[in-house]
Amino acid sequence: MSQTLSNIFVTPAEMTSVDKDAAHSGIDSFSLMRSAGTAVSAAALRLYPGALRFVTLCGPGNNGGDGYVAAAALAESGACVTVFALGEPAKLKGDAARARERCALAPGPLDGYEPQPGDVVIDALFGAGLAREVPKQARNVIGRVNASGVPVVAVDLPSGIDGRTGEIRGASFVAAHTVTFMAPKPGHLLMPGRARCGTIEVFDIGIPGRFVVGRAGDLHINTPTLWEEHLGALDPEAHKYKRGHLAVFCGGSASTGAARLSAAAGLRAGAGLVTLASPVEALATNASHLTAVMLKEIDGTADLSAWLKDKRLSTFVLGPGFGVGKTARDFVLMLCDRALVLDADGITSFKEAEEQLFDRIAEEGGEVVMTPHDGEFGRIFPGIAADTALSKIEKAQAAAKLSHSVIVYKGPDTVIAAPSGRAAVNVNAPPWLATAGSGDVLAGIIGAHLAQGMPSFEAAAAAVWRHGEAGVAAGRTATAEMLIESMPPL
Ligand SMILES: NC(=O)C1=CN([C@@H]2O[C@H](COP(=O)(O)OP(=O)(O)OC[C@H]3O[C@@H](n4cnc5c(N)ncnc54)[C@H](OP(=O)(O)O)[C@@H]3O)[C@@H](O)[C@H]2O)[C@@H](O)CC1
Ligand SMILES: [K+]
Repeated sequence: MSQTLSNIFVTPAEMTSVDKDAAHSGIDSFSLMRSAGTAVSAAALRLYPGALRFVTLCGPGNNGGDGYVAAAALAESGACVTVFALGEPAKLKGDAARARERCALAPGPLDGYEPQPGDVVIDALFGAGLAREVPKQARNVIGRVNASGVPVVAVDLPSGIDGRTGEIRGASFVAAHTVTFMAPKPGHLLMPGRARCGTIEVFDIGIPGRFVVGRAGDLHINTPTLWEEHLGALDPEAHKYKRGHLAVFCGGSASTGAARLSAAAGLRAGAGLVTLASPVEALATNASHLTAVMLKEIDGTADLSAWLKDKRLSTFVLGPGFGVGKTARDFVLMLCDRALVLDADGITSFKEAEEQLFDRIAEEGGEVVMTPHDGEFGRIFPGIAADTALSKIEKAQAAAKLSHSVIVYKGPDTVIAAPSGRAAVNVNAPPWLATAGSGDVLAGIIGAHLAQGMPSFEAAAAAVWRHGEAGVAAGRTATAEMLIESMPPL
């Protein structure tokens, strides 16, 4: 896929390199700051025409510099503007010092700001350069502003949000709107940062796109642009055998619903044939519930081994309602040469036996997609989960590399990562998607895409997106069955 600015995002470190490239090419960095600050003032004027006063809070770096530009532009528009500064404004350097000199408003000390009704805060304390927990003075003003409910327009990021991880460094503003520059950063997409940005505006301050694309890693927002070139595999006109055969494993008679949800989702998502592989004890229950999905008795490794002689059986889902234990491990280790979605109990079964699984995937070379939520991620990747320095994206990338599989690290900010380091963050999932059985449905959709021949990263990313769209279409009262019914065609 060709890289375009429309769906990539960059880390703060990559953005610093972009800035340097722009400077080396002769672009004047102060003109970039002027564009940035002017865009912020324009957004504030557009969003808050009735503001009684714009209060600009300026920090000690270039984020503060943007704030001084914005304050001057707001004052020029005739608005009432007050500036408060963190630290000694006389100590500002470079472009920020220049912006401060060109702003006729004298800043007061940050401590002096008490929010008033009618205020709109322009938050320019810290942006990409936040390097540690916010200082006490900033924490206090953040607390007062958040408690007052006055709207906040954040420059680049709500101050206190770590641009690399989305974590809150001590305290952060809760912005109504965030204006960032050239491309979003992980902090805009990962929770809890995402929930504190409000609406996000990505403003082009005039750095040529080639510099951004040139420094961008393989990080993407999960939109159809990322995978639509592989949709040819999902031709609804194709013969049912051509559209692939998906097999979903079912557990014991007490927990058959989860696997049936996966199977139904797989059929709806376009798999040509779907078979539920069931132990003897659950056959009768399953038979009484299934119509279009076929049923096959698989009661142990001997049955499975005989079935797998049919190499047309290419794609499997194992985990939903399967039960944790040796049977799951034995089955999974036999499936590592196929396309396999490993979910729920299938993942948990490898707690403290994960190396055996990862080695087998490496040896057999199958296309494995694992779909852990936080708890499951911690069970199978304990070392990575415990590393608090890593962002959710970095954790998913490390897990994909270690396990030789595609990782779908689920949550409100699901991350999809491949062993190559390619990663995508999903942004279309409504909060109510976290309903019982929702994960089973997702596993089935991924399985259907794999069965139809999509490569594993794209199959998973497209499934996560489609699952989110199904959630939006199903509405707030969505059940897992409604998600299946509401799933849009691709
Ligand atoms: N191309 C672009 O995108 C453009 C970006 N632009 C803008 O530049 C912004 C990035 O600027 P930046 O690098 O100067 O970082 P910024 O966020 O101002 O903070 C650094 C300052 O804060 C300090 N500091 C840090 N943490 C601290 C803490 N916890 N507690 C106390 N102090 C702390 C740190 O001090 P130090 O760590 O060095 O001691 C330093 O003084 C970016 O967000 C965007 O708004 C535009 O102007 C145009 C082009
Ligand atoms: K900020």
